[in-house]
Amino acid sequence: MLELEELVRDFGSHRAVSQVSFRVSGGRLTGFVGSNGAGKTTTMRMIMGVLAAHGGDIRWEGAPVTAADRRNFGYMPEERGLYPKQTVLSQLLYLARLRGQSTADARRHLLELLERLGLAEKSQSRLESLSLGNQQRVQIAAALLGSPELLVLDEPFSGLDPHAVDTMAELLREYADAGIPVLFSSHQLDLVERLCDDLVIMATGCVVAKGTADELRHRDKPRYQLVTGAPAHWARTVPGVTDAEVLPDGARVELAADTDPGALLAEALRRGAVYAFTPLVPSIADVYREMTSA
Ligand SMILES: Nc1ncnc2c1ncn2[C@@H]1O[C@H](COP(=O)(O)OP(=O)(O)OP(=O)(O)O)[C@@H](O)[C@H]1O
Repeated sequence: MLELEELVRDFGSHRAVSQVSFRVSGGRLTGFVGSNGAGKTTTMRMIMGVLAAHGGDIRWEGAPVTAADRRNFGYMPEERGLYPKQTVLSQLLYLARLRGQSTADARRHLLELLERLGLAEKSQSRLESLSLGNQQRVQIAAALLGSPELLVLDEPFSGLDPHAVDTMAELLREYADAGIPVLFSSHQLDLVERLCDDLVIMATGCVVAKGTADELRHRDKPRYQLVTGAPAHWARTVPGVTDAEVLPDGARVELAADTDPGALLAEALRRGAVYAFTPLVPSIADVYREMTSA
């Protein structure tokens, strides 16, 4: 497990990361989201030791993270740093050997990985001749070299076509299912919602929400859509109702936390027909907008 505790990073007088704490647990995909400049890349760079932390702790498996630990972390940096003139296979083999793999092992694993990522036919192409999306796939392969014990991926899905997104999502799920903690940043909230076990939301250097997708969606007061066929002004008077938006065919109602919605439904039924009574669960995009709005 990777644990960040009260992590801080300043650039001059600007505090880019402020008291950031969260965990990335084994066997779980953790999505890292936040607006531009929120501090995600800076946090990931501190995890990888590319940037020094100005405060706080980073622990790996319960002990302060070391350079040796970090050599076993797979990292996809924001700045994509491969060599444009080299072929895909030769530079990935080179990187694999740097990570301590024998040439034969590395070649076998790489050919498998390139096949998975739809790059098998491009293995002898120079990186600069590939489309941006394919260059991105090579970067992903580079992060997955060896047997990483943790994956830290800065926007691995950006620039990928829908098929590549699906392949990448499957791959990350496989790594997580094998017990590897996976942290990735993304601005694609629908994807994050579909894929992630845990989420961390950052805004202006701080963590503003974290938890499972379900916890985040249900953290607010429960809301229900009531369809009765007529404006339900009466809903505002039911005990436990904290807000009601009256609609032509009913109302959208907010209840105080831990209120039994049965009282509202019973009152609706006492007054006449009820065509629908549905919980309104916010999407992760709704939660994100609420948490990151100034
Ligand atoms: N090397 C640097 N020197 C000065 N300021 C920096 C540096 N790196 C990052 N920052 C600042 O730190 C803040 C956090 O930036 P960071 O790149 O971590 O955000 P981010 O959440 O990854 O954003 P994005 O989603 O746009 O990639 C920003 O205000 C940025 O301008």
